[in-house]
Amino acid sequence: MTPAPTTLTASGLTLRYGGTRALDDVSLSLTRGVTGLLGPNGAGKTTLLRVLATAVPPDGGGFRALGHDPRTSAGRLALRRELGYLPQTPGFHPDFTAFEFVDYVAILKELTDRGARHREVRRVLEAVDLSEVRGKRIKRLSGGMRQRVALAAALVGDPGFLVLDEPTVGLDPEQRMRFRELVAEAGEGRTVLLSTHQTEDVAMLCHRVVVLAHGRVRFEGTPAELTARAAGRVWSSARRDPAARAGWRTGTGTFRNVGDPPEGADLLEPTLEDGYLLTLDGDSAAVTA
Ligand SMILES: Nc1ncnc2c1ncn2[C@@H]1O[C@H](COP(=O)(O)OP(=O)(O)OP(=O)(O)O)[C@@H](O)[C@H]1O
Repeated sequence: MTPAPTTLTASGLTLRYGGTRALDDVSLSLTRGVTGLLGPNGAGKTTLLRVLATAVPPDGGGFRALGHDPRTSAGRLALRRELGYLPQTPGFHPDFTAFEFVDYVAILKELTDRGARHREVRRVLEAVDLSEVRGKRIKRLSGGMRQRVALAAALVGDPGFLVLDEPTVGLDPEQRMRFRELVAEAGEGRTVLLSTHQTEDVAMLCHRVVVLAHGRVRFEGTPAELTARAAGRVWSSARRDPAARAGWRTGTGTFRNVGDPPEGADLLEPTLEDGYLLTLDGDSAAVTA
């Protein structure tokens, strides 16, 4: 199989907030499909997404996306025209209806012809399954529906590059499943970068994953490769194993440990979460639920 063409290449991205290095020499590449961005709180995920969405310029380094270099004003404009961005806290006006909000975003995206714009708004609301509630005020919608309104807004104009910042936060399992399906659909033929705290989101819908910690890339590869990092390094024990890098009590009362197993340990099949925890190793507090 020929490798998918690269649609975004970032090199040496650096961004400081005062003394904090939110991004520290970040280099990565993306292809079409959904790439997951995992990392603990404060890892720099939102900062990276804001840089790639051209909301804030980096202090150092640069990137090209869909053939555009946002360091030039022409490149920035061209990229913004092909970009859909779902920020961590979408700035809804709660009194807007779903239709009015998406229409407003469509106006900002330069869809000036009213008829064509309204057709586009109906199309994206249909794509996220919200046609029936398009006349409802956003404040009356559930959290899952609001996230879908935000996704619809990001989809206006059929962007080639979609940046989604923790869109599954606060959704119940059913809403999360539905949202994942929509993101998977959106990832067909598009470059999607999805930041999330849920390793399950990555396992279920991403073809690539990037792990960020302390503003640095700790892993870039496929979910299977991240899982494989934990092969032979996950074991079960009756008590918390002090040798484990991380360990937590499972529903059956036994402990699941990751790290370097002792001789004769009862090894378990690794999951993507195990690989993720081992990749962070020391960058985040051990899980001790
Ligand atoms: N506007 C800001 N001013 C000062 N420091 C900031 C600002 N935004 C982010 N930071 C700091 O930069 C670092 C990276 O933050 P960022 O929000 O990008 O992380 P994150 O991975 O998205 O975290 P979370 O998962 O909690 O949303 C953190 O140390 C954060 O405190």
